[in-house]
Amino acid sequence: MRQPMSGCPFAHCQRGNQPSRARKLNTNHQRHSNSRCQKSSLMAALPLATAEVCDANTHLISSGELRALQPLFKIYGRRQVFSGPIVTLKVFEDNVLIREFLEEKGHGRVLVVDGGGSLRCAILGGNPVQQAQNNGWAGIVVNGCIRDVDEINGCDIGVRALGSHPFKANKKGMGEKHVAITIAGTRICDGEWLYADTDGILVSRTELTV
Ligand SMILES: O=C([O-])CC(=O)C(=O)O
Ligand SMILES: [Mg+2]
Repeated sequence: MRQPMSGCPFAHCQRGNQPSRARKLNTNHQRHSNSRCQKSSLMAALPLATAEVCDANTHLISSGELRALQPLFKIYGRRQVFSGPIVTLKVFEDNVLIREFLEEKGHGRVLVVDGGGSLRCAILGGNPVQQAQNNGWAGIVVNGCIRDVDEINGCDIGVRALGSHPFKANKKGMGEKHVAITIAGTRICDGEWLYADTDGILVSRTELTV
């Protein structure tokens, strides 16, 4: 039976193993014209235009291999176009595990945090975003709030969040790493690929290549 578009029909979701296949795109799109993106994408996935990707890959959208997040996120950080393999994290009003991840080397990955959509405090602040930039993370997507917006907007990294809030989060260290999450109507698995630009955010089961 066909899975819904927002579903994640893949077995690796449950097992958490990394998809290895790269999907060749049916598109003539070349590299993004923003030169800063080209320089900063050396270690990461190619910056693809999300609208072109969708137009050229309706079959992947139909099969659920390519999904778009509902447009709930605000754009922060200097990199408006970013992409990379996804690391998932589920927390609620607690930011210890987010900081732990961003202290690691990023290797062009994108941290996707399901913060339960809480609008009651910020689970990401300026310090870990600075660290993420220095550690080579491509981006951070937060289903929740951030703070230190001016500081974050100065960082060479892509950040998406529902909004900003001045309250800090708890520091108990509660949460789950590398689990399947559902945010903005879309199920997302650790090891899938994320492509973000000013039109929106796509999640693909496999790496998309031009
Ligand atoms: O302290 C916090 O919880 C969040 C914050 O502002 C930061 O990390 O910069
Ligand atoms: Mg701060």
